[in-house]
Amino acid sequence: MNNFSATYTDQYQLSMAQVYFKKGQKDHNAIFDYYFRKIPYDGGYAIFSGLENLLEIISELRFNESDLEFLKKQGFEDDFLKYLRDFRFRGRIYSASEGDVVFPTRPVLQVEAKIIEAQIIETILLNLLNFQTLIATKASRIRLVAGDSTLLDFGLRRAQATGGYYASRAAIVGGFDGTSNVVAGKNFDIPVSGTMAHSFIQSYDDELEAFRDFAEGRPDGCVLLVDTYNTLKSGVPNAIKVAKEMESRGEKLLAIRLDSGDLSYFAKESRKLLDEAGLDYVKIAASNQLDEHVIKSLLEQQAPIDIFGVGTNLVTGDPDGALDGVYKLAFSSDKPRIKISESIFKVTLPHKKQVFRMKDDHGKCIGADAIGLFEENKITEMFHPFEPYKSMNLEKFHQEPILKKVMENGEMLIDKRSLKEISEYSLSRLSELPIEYKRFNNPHIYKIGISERLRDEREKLIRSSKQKLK
Ligand SMILES: Nc1ncnc2c1ncn2[C@@H]1O[C@H](COP(=O)(O)OP(=O)(O)OP(=O)(O)O)[C@@H](O)[C@H]1O
Ligand SMILES: O=P(O)(O)OC[C@H]1O[C@H](OP(=O)(O)OP(=O)(O)O)[C@H](O)[C@@H]1O
Ligand SMILES: O=C(O)c1cccnc1
Repeated sequence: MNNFSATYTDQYQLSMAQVYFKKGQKDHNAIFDYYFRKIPYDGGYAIFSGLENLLEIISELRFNESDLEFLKKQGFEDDFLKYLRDFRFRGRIYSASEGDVVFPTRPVLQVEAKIIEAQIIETILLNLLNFQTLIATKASRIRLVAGDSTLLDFGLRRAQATGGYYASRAAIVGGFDGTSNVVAGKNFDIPVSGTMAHSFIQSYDDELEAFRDFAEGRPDGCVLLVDTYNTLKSGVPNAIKVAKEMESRGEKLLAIRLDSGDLSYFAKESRKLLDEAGLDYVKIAASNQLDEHVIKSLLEQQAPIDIFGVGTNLVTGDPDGALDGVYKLAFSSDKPRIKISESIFKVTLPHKKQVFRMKDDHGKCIGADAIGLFEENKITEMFHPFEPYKSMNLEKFHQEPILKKVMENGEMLIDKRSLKEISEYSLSRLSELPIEYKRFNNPHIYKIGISERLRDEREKLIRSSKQKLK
């Protein structure tokens, strides 16, 4: 599933690329910034995800013969198609590390390449990073409330088609433990697990028989679904019988699963029945339209649930349809570039840049990132990007550069990490962030500022653009 064709793009990228090609501009240098404007879920942070996946994909991105035939039919010209036959992305990429906590309006990633190459990769870059960052952020919110409980992704069946594949990857980056998605488990090396469906129990005349056969077929990690007929009168008592039979064979029932009704009530009552039967090791799993709010509430009600299976609300990023990440030109043909907008929030930042995270003497993030020109090593004062009279002195802080070179000449420079390693890194970065930025209601707003030099460069370009209009 990682075999993407370079036609995984919007047609306008190729239309622009053909013009660059024909007008002799294809090799002009360009820098594009990837950033988003709004944190999903009205939260205080986002978890950057999809990077290592993206780098692997773009290092192998090619147009094959059938792509070229199709593009010919679409009216693209022969000499341009000849160029596309040998297309490779040979650019450089600077980026935040996958799993880092990231904030709006400042570059998360920067592409520095020939303009034609940078343009052709835009759509796939936005597609993979926007979606995985959205889902990793959702997963991270669920992890924040779930504490040490086991979190399983059950979402493939409800996902936006193949989005479920990448959602399973992003869920792990954000802190989930495993997935029911077999192909994602295989390709991304994610622990795969699962329970059983109602249909299996319905297909038997007798629930107990169904449990027995299932436990025989899958003694390791066996989880019995107890709510098909009557949770407390039938499901749990039958699960207890099978657990005892398993004990006599030297096996252990892993858990029961609740999938309807008042999950707190049923978890408490089931726990009592299991404990009374001497089965305190049998865990309780719950599913049914869970999200961070329901899980938080269940844990506040002290529901003894050990495993949460989360589907729809995780993999669809509910209630936010998309991360609004954009890819904006900052420099090309040796000149800084700017996009003017009616809304000051949408005016872009010119030039190659670096982002610095401000930290105190204990390595704790103080809640501010400053954007400077790439050659600036330390920023003494940062200015509010849209309210020029607001500024903050940064001299006393440690300043960590966030954008690191991750690709050179189209080849990945960083060592590939396992998703578990990325997820651990993400947790460690989150732990540097003060709690005020992690609360769900009205989180503290993380400060983003620009250096004086960057501010002045932007002003200069705005003035000259206005001048041209006169
Ligand atoms: N104790 C609880 N506290 C908070 N939310 C809960 C609790 N128990 C269940 N929920 C959530 O409430 C919602 C209940 O959904 P719904 O009304 O469809 O019930 P249901 O049990 O699924 O009904 P059905 O019989 O149709 O399966 C789900 O999102 C579930 O996760
Ligand atoms: O509610 P979600 O968060 O999306 O979690 C996934 C749901 O998918 C399954 O139900 P489904 O009715 O599809 O199959 P089932 O017959 O196995 O219950 C499972 O039982 C969960 O309820
Ligand atoms: O394994 C499960 O219990 C499962 C898998 C997918 C969706 N719902 C439940």
